[in-house]
Amino acid sequence: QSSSTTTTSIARATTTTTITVTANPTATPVTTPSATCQPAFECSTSPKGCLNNGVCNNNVCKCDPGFGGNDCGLLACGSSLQEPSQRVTVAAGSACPTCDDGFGGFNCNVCQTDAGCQARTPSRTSLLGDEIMVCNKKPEVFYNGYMTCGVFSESLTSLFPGDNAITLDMNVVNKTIHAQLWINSTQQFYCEFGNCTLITTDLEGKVETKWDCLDLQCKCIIPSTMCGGGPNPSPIPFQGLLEPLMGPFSLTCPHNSTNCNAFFSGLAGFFPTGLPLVDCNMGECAFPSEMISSLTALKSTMPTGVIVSLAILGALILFLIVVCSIAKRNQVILSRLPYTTNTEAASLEFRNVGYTLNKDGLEILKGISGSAPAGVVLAVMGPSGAGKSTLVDILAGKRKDGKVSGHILLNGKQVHESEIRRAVGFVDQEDTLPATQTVWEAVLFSAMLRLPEAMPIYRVHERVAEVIEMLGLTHCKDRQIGNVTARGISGGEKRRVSIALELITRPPILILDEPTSGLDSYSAHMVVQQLCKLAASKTTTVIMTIHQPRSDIFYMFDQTLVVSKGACLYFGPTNSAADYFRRRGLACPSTYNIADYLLDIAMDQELLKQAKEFEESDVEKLGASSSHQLHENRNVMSRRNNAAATTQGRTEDQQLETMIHVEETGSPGSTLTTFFSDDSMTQLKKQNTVYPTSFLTQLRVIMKRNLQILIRNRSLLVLHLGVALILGIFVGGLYFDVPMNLAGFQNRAGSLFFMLALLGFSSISALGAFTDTRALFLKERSNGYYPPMPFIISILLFDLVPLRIIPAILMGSVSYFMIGLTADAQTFFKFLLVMVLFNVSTAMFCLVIAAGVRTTGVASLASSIVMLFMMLFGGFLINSKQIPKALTWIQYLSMFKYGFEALAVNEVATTKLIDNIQGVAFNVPGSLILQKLFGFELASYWRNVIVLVGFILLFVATFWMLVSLRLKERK
Ligand SMILES: Nc1ncnc2c1ncn2[C@@H]1O[C@H](COP(=O)(O)OP(=O)(O)OP(=O)(O)O)[C@@H](O)[C@H]1O
Repeated sequence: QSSSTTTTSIARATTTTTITVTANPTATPVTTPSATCQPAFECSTSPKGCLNNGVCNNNVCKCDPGFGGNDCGLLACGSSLQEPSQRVTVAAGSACPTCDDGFGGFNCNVCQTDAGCQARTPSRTSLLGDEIMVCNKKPEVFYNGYMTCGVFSESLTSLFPGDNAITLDMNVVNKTIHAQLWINSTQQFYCEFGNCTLITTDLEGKVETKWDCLDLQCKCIIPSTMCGGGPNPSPIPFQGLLEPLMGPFSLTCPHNSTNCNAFFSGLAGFFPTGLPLVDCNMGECAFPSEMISSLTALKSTMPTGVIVSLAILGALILFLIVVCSIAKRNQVILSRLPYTTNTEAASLEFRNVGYTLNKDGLEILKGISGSAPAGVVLAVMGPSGAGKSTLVDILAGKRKDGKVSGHILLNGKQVHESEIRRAVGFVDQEDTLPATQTVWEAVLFSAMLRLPEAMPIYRVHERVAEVIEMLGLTHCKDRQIGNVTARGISGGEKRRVSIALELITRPPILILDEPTSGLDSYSAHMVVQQLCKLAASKTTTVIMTIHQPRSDIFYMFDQTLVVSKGACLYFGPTNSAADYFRRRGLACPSTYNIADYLLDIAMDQELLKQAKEFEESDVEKLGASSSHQLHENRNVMSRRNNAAATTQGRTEDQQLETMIHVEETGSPGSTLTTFFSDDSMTQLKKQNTVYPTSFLTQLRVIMKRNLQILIRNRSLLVLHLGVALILGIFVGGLYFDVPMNLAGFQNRAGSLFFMLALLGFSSISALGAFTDTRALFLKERSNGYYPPMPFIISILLFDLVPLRIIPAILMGSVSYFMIGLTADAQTFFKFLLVMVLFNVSTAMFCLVIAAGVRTTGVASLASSIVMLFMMLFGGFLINSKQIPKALTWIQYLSMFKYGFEALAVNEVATTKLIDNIQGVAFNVPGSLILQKLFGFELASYWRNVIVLVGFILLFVATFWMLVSLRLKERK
């Protein structure tokens, strides 16, 4: 049939029309009714089927534009926009005589002018409605492009002399290329390349479009010269070579030339560098809205974004290098700073200490005076609510909410609060300890941060062992401390660990609030005994509050201060207390423990009245009279310090003189002896620090603890990683392999937004992580372990890296490929970058809330509500252009908006959306939908990335400010 000069196509049904095709170039198509005696061509039963990739539909071949005849074996001229039934076909071996105006190419498919495209009704509509088609002459195809090229290959021409040409029909919708090879206008074979992707790249100004096709199927036209027919059949059996040929195949067309290159991997032996295609004539009628090059988006956004990001990164690295080198220098200086281990106890005197609450003006302490000379043990006793804790808080220099009055003298000197804090070790009433650390690790942590940097590590370990031994904790030193949820050491052991943490530094003054509460009487006795030994060794003065000591414990104290309703009931030597009250008619019954009796007096209105009445009428005024206290002090001083004073060459009288001197003038008695001499202290001040260890050491020690916590408290890590993996699989499964049609577009955008929502809400867990460490930080900061900075860095690293960054990467990687998002390394890594930045920014936001709001319930409610609002204004649930004017500003505060826009632009901007609505096909770039549907800007990827980085920096700075300025212990 193909070799005949006149061919008659016969319709199968009477209602259809057939085209009479003639080889005569001047012939016009003649449409005849179906009335012929020849049997109809039935493509399903014909061994040839439909040629040139025509599709057999109801036994009739549906041909590609450019082909016709009942088996699609003829050239159909006219134009690609012409109705197939109207196309003029010419016989095989002939070229198209003329094409429609504005079209050209071997089979008239290639548009040449815009007018050509506009001359006929387009076969599809523009989503914008009122657009007219133009002729795209660039090799980047947006819908369906056609190309005719010459084939320039010496090996081919030597075998098959003549004019070699190739026609190509490139379809983005079907991801296919249909190609035909012609020698001297006679078709040799045709191929279908499937599973193709089209990429346009700009490599240093060299723009080129490349088709990469995985599948390839070629068919010979029999008999053609190449496939063993015709007058000069090929000596090489090309049919056997061509038909089994497989992909991949690539077609590369630079934009600045008319030459392309076709590379068949299966023919690499023949054409190692590919088959050169020359004088290519490319054309495609398309709507301008379809012609948004994927390259344009990349080109206009990438360089600026990358440059800005690199500049920020560079500045950050430079800043870090400078900070690290300064920190290293400080570490070296501190590691050389001389220190002494012969610390000495200091005296603490307090005069008329009063405390009034700000809110209701309630007077909690009413001018209490007393003193704890160096090396004594002073017990502060009184009933519950008497004001003992308030008093010792003030003596320890703790920040108080109310108004504090009176004077505190350290070694006889009125000094700054910070100096008092330096001299005092404070053990709080409540044990705030790291639950997952062992006793040894907790004490070592305190030692590493609070002993001088220059102290060799073996000395630090010796000291830790010594203190643990001293407090009877050796048996449990390797056990985790535990908390309410995970049982660890006993309450009494915890109390002793709290004492050990302070004792490790051998402070000149150690103040303990209820050190024996929760201890059995034996342990209590042991602890007080150790504290008395410490005081006797003249290294530490001990002040402690105690509720109801056993009588043997009571008599271990050198001095006792009994507080009742915020006033001093008794202050003087412990031994004299019983005598003092006996003289006032309040003799302790013989069966009573004197400590219990003192509490009875302090609590019982009658007894209290009697004691006070007597006091007022008595010449030996007690309590309010500090000269009386000092008189009593003389006795205790002489008793406790006799031996020590003598060794120092000072007589008892000289000591008493000193006390009186202090009382009268308030001038210094002796200087404070801590680890550092005055010279070393000056050096420390020069380094702008009050801490004995450097920033780098603090950071290392805190990070080590956080790592231990993370490893031992695996559930949080496992939960985050597990949830990320499961959610990744869930999202991937839900949106599995989304197509590039309308529904696919919705799913693509939906999956991206849903992933952000998952990350955003999972970052609320940062609240809990911070709340857990908050109390510990408050205590450690207040006790001078470290400043806020190393704590902040460490919490950020240990929260952000394992709980935010890794899960985001995990979830993103799993779902990305399951959903079938753009399989391109650059797009994938840009997707991950946004996922990570978004998750870090939302987690940082939650950390800011956690640092700013004390109540966990309020913090989680605030975070959830803000997160919901951010989601609402994230660009998916409401079009950014449709937000009421008064509320538009809210979207700019939404991290969802920046994250979603960046992800959507990255994923959809370079893809094409191909679908049909009620039979009308359309092909729209994703970028257009992003603009029209979501109001997104195409060139916004890097801008959004920078905004997310900005959010992170802002939150880090706010977090730092809140932690530094607000998170201070207040009692
Ligand atoms: N910031 C404050 N706000 C309200 N009341 C306060 C505050 N500080 C102290 N108080 C009140 O002052 C009184 C003394 O409290 P403090 O804790 O010093 O007593 P305490 O003698 O140590 O008691 P306990 O032995 O039970 O610990 C209590 O009635 C307490 O409620």
